[in-house]
Amino acid sequence: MIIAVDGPAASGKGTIARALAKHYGLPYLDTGLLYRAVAANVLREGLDPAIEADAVAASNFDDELLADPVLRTDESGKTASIVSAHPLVRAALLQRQRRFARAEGGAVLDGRDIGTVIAPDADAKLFVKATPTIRAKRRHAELQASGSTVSLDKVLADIRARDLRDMTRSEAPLVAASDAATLDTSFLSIEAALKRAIELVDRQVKLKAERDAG
Ligand SMILES: Nc1ncnc2c1ncn2[C@@H]1O[C@H](COP(=O)(O)OP(=O)(O)O)[C@@H](O)[C@H]1O
Ligand SMILES: Nc1ccn([C@@H]2O[C@H](COP(=O)(O)OP(=O)(O)O)[C@@H](O)[C@H]2O)c(=O)n1
Repeated sequence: MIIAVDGPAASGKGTIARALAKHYGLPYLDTGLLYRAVAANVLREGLDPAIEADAVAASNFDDELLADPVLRTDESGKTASIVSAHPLVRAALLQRQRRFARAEGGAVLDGRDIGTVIAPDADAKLFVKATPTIRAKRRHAELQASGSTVSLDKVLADIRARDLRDMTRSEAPLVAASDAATLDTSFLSIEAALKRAIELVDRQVKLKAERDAG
């Protein structure tokens, strides 16, 4: 079973995708980390994230880098959304994600284009969202807990800028797949959001099984 979870920054998609993976006993891939890894390489090498050739040159990395805490910084997230707009960077990361999705037994992946590009044939698709202000508060709390002194206003401005960049790029923009179920976590606790996510996945899987049975 393949479960695709997409949505904007700090909507709660990672929390839900990780918990779904545990619930259904499936492996999990946070695809945002791949773009963050490219971003971290670009920043470390002093390259320009806006130049496609520079970003492509930074697209080769070992899985080890995915555990580096530098990937979690705001700077990496912002730079990730710049490098991810380049079609050749997306192409460089495509097979890695498809291989993971199609592994025996299935998988849960979260990102921006899982339901639309990486696994359009997924058995269940969720589009997780929340208001920009609520997402900024969540991300701000996370950054504060990791020692950052960035202001809430700055986090909100960054989130809005990132949403705009991710939604308006020509290649694989952030958009809900036409067959995705929307889950608004703005006023749901983590527990309530997960409960709802499981209901939505179970319903989609059941409907698909009925369709496949003819
Ligand atoms: N429904 C929720 N209510 C409150 N906080 C949440 C909820 N879902 C996620 N969070 C918190 O918000 C932050 C961002 O969540 P995360 O799942 O990492 O978002 P994303 O993967 O969409 O960027 C985390 O600190 C997480 O614990
Ligand atoms: N499947 C994906 C995942 C991430 N990304 C890009 O990578 C950036 C960082 O993604 P992320 O999922 O780590 O970010 P958060 O939602 O955790 O803040 C996003 O802003 C997107 O520009 C993408 O283009 N496609």
